[in-house]
Amino acid sequence: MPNEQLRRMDAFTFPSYSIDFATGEVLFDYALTGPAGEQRFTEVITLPLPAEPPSDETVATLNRVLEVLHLVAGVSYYKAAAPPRLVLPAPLGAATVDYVTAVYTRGLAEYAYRNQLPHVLDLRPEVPAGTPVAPRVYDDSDRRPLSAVGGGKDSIVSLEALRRAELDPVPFSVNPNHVIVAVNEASGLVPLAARRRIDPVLFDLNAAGALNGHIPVTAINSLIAVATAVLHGLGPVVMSNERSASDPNLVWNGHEINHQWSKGVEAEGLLRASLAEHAGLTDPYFSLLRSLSELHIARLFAEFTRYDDVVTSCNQAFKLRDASERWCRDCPKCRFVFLAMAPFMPRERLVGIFGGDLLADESQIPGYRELLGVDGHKPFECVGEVEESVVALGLLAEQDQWRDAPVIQALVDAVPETAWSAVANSDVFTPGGPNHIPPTYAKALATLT
Ligand SMILES: CC(=O)N[C@H]1[C@@H](OP(=O)(O)OP(=O)(O)OC[C@H]2O[C@@H](n3ccc(=O)[nH]c3=O)[C@H](O)[C@@H]2O)O[C@H](CO)[C@@H](O)[C@@H]1O[C@H](C)C(=O)N[C@@H](C)C(=O)N[C@@H](CCC(=O)O)C(=O)O
Ligand SMILES: Nc1ncnc2c1ncn2[C@@H]1O[C@H](COP(=O)(O)OP(=O)(O)OP(=O)(O)O)[C@@H](O)[C@H]1O
Repeated sequence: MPNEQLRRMDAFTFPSYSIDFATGEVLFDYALTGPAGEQRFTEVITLPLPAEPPSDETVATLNRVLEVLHLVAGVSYYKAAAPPRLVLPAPLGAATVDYVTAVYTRGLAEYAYRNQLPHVLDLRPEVPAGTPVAPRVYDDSDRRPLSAVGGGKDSIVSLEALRRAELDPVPFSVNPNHVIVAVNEASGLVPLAARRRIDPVLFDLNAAGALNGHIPVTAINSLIAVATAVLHGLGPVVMSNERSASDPNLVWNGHEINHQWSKGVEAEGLLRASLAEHAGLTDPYFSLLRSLSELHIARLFAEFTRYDDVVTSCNQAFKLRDASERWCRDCPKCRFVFLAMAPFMPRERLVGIFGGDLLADESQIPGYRELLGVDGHKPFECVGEVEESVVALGLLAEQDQWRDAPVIQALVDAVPETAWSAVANSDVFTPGGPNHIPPTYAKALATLT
């Protein structure tokens, strides 16, 4: 479909979805519609099947979760045209309308900002009149947790906290690549995996110049995880989203633009409310690391050496095409994680994990100046707050192993006096902020911190 036609689409709809219990395959259909015709898409998600066929009650709850996932996974296709109307397929309760609205507005905020599409931030879904049938209440909160694994340091810390507390976690990933497979192998735990296939038509449209940009991928992965937990009779989905994920990168037209919105505490609360209302699930989903800073998590990660040969936080390793093998060593996330881990481990170990020494490489200085708030705004990446970077730099400047590194010397001189005094009494190692961690799990975290 030519791009010009795509730009004239005026509505995004959700024609149907289906699940095949023989294969675990879920088909989600979407349509962009307008005066010049229709562009259809089908996303395929394959859930891992349990040994025993699910009961009718489980199927009913699973369908409720899939209804929400159908709506949320539509963001990838909506963004190809950003039409003014988002037309939902069935009546929904208020909490679920709130969640879906937030996913398409705050979740697409970076995309809206970069493409200069302010209407996306004010999008309001059209919801058919009526009241949805109340779901059966389904409480699995005392069962084994499903722990989402992304291959980086954060989910490793959660997995180890749950293991130490003898909560017997099941690692879970969507489309595990070789990094995630290797992390799971290093853990020695038996994982579950789901597959997700984006409609290849979207890639053709992108190649032809359709609107494109960042989407709230954690919202999609989270709901796939909840669906898997329900299907397997498991307990809560445990995420590893940190405190700083809730902080915006910048404010545009009065709206907060947060690259990590669907990792933030607002998204977590909205998703929990929607799952309670629409699927009857109590305590189905929370982030174990919500109260911790990235720097604190890096310090906890340093206690575990069994993942050194495999841990990879760099997003380049998770691209669908042309992915890097492990750390690319030249992006904001690599720079930040190197800086955050450096104070807490021997230099040789850190260089071994990354395959290079970023603080010995002067070409990294401009990128580090951004992280330290000396230039520009917080990069559109999963990186910690400026305060965390300044605290890490301060710790490194006091260590013999790092003090003379060329990047450290340049950065210590670049950070203004006001920034040093602002972090003098930093709370980066004090857990805080809102969270949804149930008491049993709070104890699990306490075993580490
Ligand atoms: C790996 C990565 O960072 N990808 C972002 C990148 O996409 P790129 O084209 O370089 O590579 P692919 O990921 O292979 O994507 C190919 C196209 O497919 C579209 N797409 C992908 C996944 C999806 O669920 N829906 C899609 O429509 C994508 O738009 C590409 O056209 O740049 C894109 C544009 O900015 C980003 O959207 C890609 O981000 C991925 C969705 C992704 O998985 N990113 C995570 C690593 C990520 O950014 N995580 C955030 C958490 C954000 C959140 O709120 O969930 C983080 O770590 O902070
Ligand atoms: N492919 C995936 N399947 C399931 N969950 C994922 C996947 N990728 C990331 N996640 C989860 O989404 C959340 C955000 O991912 P993120 O990449 O920030 O975390 P991470 O890989 O654990 O650590 P790091 O921040 O060091 O990369 C985490 O809870 C992570 O476990």
